[in-house]
Parts: sequence; structure tokens; C-alpha cells
Amino acid sequence: MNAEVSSRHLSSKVAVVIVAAGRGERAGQADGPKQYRSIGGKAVIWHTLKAFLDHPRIGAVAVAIHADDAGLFTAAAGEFAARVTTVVGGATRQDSTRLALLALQDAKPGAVLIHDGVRPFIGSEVIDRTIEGIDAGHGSLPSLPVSDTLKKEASDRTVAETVPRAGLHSAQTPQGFPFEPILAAHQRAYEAGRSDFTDDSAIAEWAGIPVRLVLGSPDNIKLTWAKDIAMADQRLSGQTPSFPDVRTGNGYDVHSFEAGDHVWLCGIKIPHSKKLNGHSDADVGLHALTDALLATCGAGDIGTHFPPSDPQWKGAASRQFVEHAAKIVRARGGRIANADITLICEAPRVGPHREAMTAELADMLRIAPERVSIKATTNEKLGFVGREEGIAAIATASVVYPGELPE
Ligand SMILES: Nc1ccn([C@@H]2O[C@H](COP(=O)(O)OP(=O)(O)OP(=O)(O)O)[C@@H](O)[C@H]2O)c(=O)n1
Ligand SMILES: C[C@](O)(CO)[C@H](O)COP(=O)(O)O
Repeated sequence: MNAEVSSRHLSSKVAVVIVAAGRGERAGQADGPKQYRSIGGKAVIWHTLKAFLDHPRIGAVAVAIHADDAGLFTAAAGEFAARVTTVVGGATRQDSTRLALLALQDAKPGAVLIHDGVRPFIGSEVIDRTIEGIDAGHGSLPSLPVSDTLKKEASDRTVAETVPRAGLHSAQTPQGFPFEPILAAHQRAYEAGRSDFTDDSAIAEWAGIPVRLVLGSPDNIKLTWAKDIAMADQRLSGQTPSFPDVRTGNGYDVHSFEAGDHVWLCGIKIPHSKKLNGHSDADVGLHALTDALLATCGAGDIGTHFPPSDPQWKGAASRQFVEHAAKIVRARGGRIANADITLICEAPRVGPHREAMTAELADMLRIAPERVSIKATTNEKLGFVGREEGIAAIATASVVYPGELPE
């Protein structure tokens, strides 16, 4: 996001409006409004809320719901209900958006994302791209170039003409804007009696706010018809993709010894004749693992997130570095399949502590102990490790991300 917007109002957090006050007439209402229908065992709106509330750059969230739906929403949103503000929506999507924007006004966000509650497959990449497209003078719109040939219908239902599709895009949400200008545009449209805008970038266009196109995703469909809900349920009900998006990251770290009486290795304090030198607790195994996890989603390395120049990490327990990296992975929908750490040292002996380390790591990563492997080797007295000047560690992590491996 543009620095002007972020430095003016944000500690880089972006507010979100989720519109969920519609009746879902096209999907049929026999089983209730579509945003509360179950897909993969959870309500549509739960999946949507999760995508935003797990994302590290999201701040205040306002959800527009129908006046009759307070109970439905609380039940459907589950653990996320307490983390959002709900407002009663209006008769149109446009008015629901305006009312939710007004509810965010006191939070003074620099920027806002406006999203359909019925787009539950929104991924962190599209959220990131949309945020990056916003600045003080521009909105940001995820879209896909139209890929079908377009036909205009004549009054007798024959083809009147073929419309050139070059330069045409289909609009998705979330659509991102600097907060004050989009709220002002919505208010002006309301005061002008306009209630016909089907998305927020059309209001921005009307108000003269330029909107940048960023790449959306074919996964980010809007559940409009009953068949969309059925397909979404199938997709989330444990069907294995043909080409799962499995990624592997590795990490390497070294710390030298200094005078002391213990070392921290893989989250366990081990008595030793020396200690490892470092800004934090110098847990070399956890540092390598932090890098391995971040590598699975191209999220930089440990220094990007925890600069050694920052005094707040002095003496810090490295567990929090691993937990932060795991949170980033999960925010992108990743599921950690396994973690493997090799400690390379002549001493201390790792074997007696392996079980405790495994349990500690399983707890940090929230995975089963059988998915954690701790190994150790000496360096056969060779090099700096052989001379007992320090300890090295190599880590590998595998993470399964949502969807299929892109072609
Ligand atoms: N008065 C309205 C109408 C729509 N929406 C929300 O806008 C999003 C996109 O709208 P759409 O798919 O058209 O939903 P519905 O209006 O519920 O569907 P339908 O037009 O079939 O009734 C949905 O999350 C919907 O809940 C809203 O908050 N307030
Ligand atoms: C906002 C939107 O989802 C962008 O594609 C779309 O405009 C909503 O349209 P609908 O008429 O409410 O289905």
C-alpha cells in the first residue's frame, strides 16, 4: 500500500466491510439465506470471516447483516462473532455497504476492503494484491480478464452482435479504497438518490476516484445460485485436488558459543558448559525452522520479521518466532505437513532431549508429534562445529496450501 495512506492513519492495518444482508433469492431460500448455508461443515460466512480475520494486515471488521439474522449470524460466525462489529444492512448491497462503512468511521482506518460475504474462497494472495493496489488517490479492484466470447442479445433472442472482449474484465471483491473518499462517495450517491450501483468500484468511478485493476482469482467465485453452493460444499468436503499445492522450505542457521551454563535447543533449556551467543535466546534449531516455514510462502526470513537491530527481541524466546511464521502460513490457508530439524554439534548430546523437543515443536506448530522430526549429528570434529566453536542447524518444512498447483 502507498506509504502516504499507511503512514497517515494505519499501523498498516486495513479495515474490512463484509456485506451479508442479502436474501439470496437466486439461490433459493428454502434452507435460509445462502451466507448461512453449510459448505464443508461450516457456514459460508464463517469461511469468509476466517479468510480476513486470519490475515495479518486486517484490522477492524464490520459485517452488514439483515435485521432478522442476528441469531443466525452469531451461530454461523462461531469463534469469529466476537471479533467483528455487526450493523443492520439496507435494502440494497450498496446501502448495506454504506451503513457498514459508517460503523467503521470512528476507527479512522486509512483504507478499507469491501467484500461480499458470499465469496468464501477469497485467498490471502488476492487480499494482498488488493491492499497493494490502494493508495491515497486510487482504489483497487481484483478482476479477471473475460475469457468467453461475448454476444449482445437482440430483442428476438438472436445474436445482435459479437462484442470485442479485449480490455474487458469481470469484477470480484474485495474492492479496496482509501477510507474517507469511498465513504464520502457512498454518502454522495445516497444523497443523490442513486441506489443502482452493483459494486463499489462503480461508485468510485462515478465519484471520480480512479481504480486500479489487480489480478483476482478464478477460485474467488460468488455463490449466487444453488449449484454454486453445492459445488462449494463438494470442494470443501475432503475431495483431494489432482495436483495438491505442496511446498517445501528450508532454513539454515549457526550460532557461536560464549561463556555460559546452558543452551536453548528446539525450545528446551539444556545445561551445558557454554551458551550460544545471540540477540534472542539463540535457539539455532528454531531459527532455522522459522526460515523454513516462511520459505514455503515466500514471506522473507526471520530477519525480515524480527530484525536483530530491534531491542524488543533481546533475550526473546525463539518459540514466538516459530509461532509467528506458523501463523503467517495458516493465514495463507497453509497446513503444516511436517517439520524436520537437524542439529549439528559435538555437544551437548541431543538424544536425551529429543522427546521433549518433539513435544515442544508439535505444540508450537499445532501438529501431531509424529509430524516432527529432530535429528542430530556431530561434524566428525571437522571445522568450526568440530572445534566446538558453535552449533549449526538445518530445517525443512512441508506445507500444503489450498487449491491445486497452478499450471
Ligand atoms: N441488501 C443487500 C443485498 C445484498 N447484500 C450482500 O451483497 C453480497 C452480494 O450480493 P448477491 O450475491 O446479489 O446476494 P443477495 O442479494 O443475497 O442475492 P440475490 O440477489 O439472489 O437475492 C451478498 O453477500 C449479500 O448478502 C447485502 O449486504 N445487502
Ligand atoms: C460486487 C460484485 O460481487 C462484483 O462482481 C457484484 O457486482 C455483485 O452483484 P450482484 O448483482 O449483487 O450479484
